[in-house]
Amino acid sequence: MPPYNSNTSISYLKGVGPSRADLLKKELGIRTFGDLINFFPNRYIDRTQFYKINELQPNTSEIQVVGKISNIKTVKQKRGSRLVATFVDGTGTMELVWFRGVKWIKENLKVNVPYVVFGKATSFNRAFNIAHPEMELVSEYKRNLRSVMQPVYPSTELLTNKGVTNRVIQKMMQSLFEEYKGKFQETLSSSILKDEGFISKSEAYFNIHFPKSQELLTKAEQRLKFEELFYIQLQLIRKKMIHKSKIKGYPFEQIGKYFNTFYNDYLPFDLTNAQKRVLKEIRADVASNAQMNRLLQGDVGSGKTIVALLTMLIGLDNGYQAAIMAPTEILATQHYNAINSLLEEMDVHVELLTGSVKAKKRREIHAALESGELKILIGTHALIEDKVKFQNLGIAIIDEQHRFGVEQRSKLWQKNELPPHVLVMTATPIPRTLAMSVYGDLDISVIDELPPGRKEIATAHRFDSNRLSVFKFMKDEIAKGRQVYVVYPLIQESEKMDYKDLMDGYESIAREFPLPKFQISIVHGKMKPEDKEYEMQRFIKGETQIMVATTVIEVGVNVPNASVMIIESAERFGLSQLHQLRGRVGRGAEQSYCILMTSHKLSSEAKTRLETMVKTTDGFEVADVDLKLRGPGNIMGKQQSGVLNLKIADITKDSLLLSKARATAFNVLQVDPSLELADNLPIRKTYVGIQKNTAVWSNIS
Ligand SMILES: Nc1ncnc2c1ncn2[C@@H]1O[C@H](COP(=O)(O)OP(=O)(O)OP(=O)(O)O)[C@@H](O)[C@H]1O
Repeated sequence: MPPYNSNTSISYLKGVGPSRADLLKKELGIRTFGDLINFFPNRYIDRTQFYKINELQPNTSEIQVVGKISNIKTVKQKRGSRLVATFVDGTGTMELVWFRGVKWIKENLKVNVPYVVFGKATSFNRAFNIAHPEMELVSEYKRNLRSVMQPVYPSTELLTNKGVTNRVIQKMMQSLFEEYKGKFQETLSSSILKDEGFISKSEAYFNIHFPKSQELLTKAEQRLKFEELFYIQLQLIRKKMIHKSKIKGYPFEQIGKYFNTFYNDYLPFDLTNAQKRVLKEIRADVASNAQMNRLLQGDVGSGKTIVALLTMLIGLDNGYQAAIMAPTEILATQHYNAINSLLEEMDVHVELLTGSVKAKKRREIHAALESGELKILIGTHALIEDKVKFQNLGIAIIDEQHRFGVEQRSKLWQKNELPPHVLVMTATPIPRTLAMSVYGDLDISVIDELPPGRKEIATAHRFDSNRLSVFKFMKDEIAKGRQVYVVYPLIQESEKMDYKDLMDGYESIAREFPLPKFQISIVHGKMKPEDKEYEMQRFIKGETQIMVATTVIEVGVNVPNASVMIIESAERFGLSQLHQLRGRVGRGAEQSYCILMTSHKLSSEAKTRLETMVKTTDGFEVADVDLKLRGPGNIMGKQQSGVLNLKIADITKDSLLLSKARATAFNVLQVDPSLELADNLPIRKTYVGIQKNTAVWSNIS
């Protein structure tokens, strides 16, 4: 074999011919030695114990038996056939069964030769069988490198019929280790290894694939997880540093009349300490010569809007325009209304640009924007259309749940000499670990305090059968002058059914809350934007007491007098959605309520979601549970898979290691920001090598 190099094609490995190499590439993404060695087991099983067939109990699960095949037959089925082998060990008989790859397996099985058989035993009529067992000749079993804990590699079960069994992967690892043991390049500096007490790379690789003991396995895992997280953090922090030193931004040097007039004369309340702190962080950013790239996190209702407005006013004070881009038309409209009313007494031209703005108005907006007379533009994706050209966009606020692509964002400032400062606001808190991974290249500000006087929203779970008492509760609240939301799920695939649910619900509410005493608004996705807006406005103005809606109202709607949120079919919503919806109430000084309505049929995950909602109103706590339930990939969407597609670390479980990795990466970059100048540092070679070689690195660059 050639000398070890992580880029060497896997086809050079003993026992891997071109067709298997092809299969490994296609099915498991393994192309090179480096890919193979970094293909980690997802669990380990105890292979020290052997069973006799007559000892098997109906509840024994994974078992290992030594015996011989006495007979093999193919049994025809409705579709295809299955292979059944009779397996005997002197104490009894059991069956080994294959449903896939029958032909290949039949050709390769030997009768009357001792085998070690391993797999999940199931019992049927007191007879035991194993479907798709792992088979190994006893002679081979003895020869093979074996560890107490046998690794199980991901996805191999599905590839059995193609000849890539768990055992095959183990054998490939074995070849690699027999040939190259101890020759794997160290990729962490000796100082990190020493400071953290990590084992060497070679030792870690060996013990992850062939653990000598549980203790060494844990050490191997810690080291490899750390390394994976460390290089991602190194990359993210480095990106941030380069950004800061290279990407120039417009320096907002002064605070002038726009900011001061608003702050001193029209700010409707005192800022919370958290809002003040965040504003300071933003001011420091925009006053520097670098472009701001900041993420603003805050729980629902924590008052992000006012921070966004004050930031924009600093931009205006320095002679620039500002923009807010929101994910939905309703939200954009609401930002527009909120900002317009806050700026009512001031002479600032603000416009709203969404898909439904008429052509004539649109032309006017384009012209005012290019002349610079229009100062603040608020809108949806319509803002990034080519026709929209700012005279000098200085600050862009992006209100979103999921990150827009960089390309999309940069469309906003095509005409600018320099990129504007960017403040990304997230409507849902993101767990710290996730934020560190996904937004690790941004600066992060957190508003971790709610405005004073807010009462905790009382949350309850009720079954549909209790609807009458819920109606009674709604009536009592409405009698006190409050308003109520009733929200129905909307899932694209079953839109028709959801629509029917919404309409049925609306009718039963209309019957229970008749005109003229009660007025009801209804908002859903099938309505024209102007009708939606009309209905929203009626509710906002207090002309209607009940708002029946689909999740279009999910993000950002702000009606402080609404104090009751009823969520229908709550089991169908995700946690962050439930939390967002609940955040639509509790925005005034009144005691607010959220009632989660469900049927009796609940999955255990749905129960956990409901219990979490009832137990806490803290968005960060909710986000943590959500992350555990759904996993990071589902929360952040596909765009982020590069950073989240981890081979061994798990950001939901390894948060301590992640913090450690981030701190270490930060320290390294403080000493050696370019990672290249430091010829005298032992780590330099490693970094340079890593940048070129590892999968982790290429995944995220
Ligand atoms: N410091 C403050 N004191 C009192 N009220 C405040 C303060 N800051 C904001 N508010 C009010 O709190 C409510 C929520 O603020 P805002 O709409 O900005 O929240 P948000 O963080 O954008 O939340 P969401 O993501 O849910 O929209 C608004 O009615 C706003 O006027």
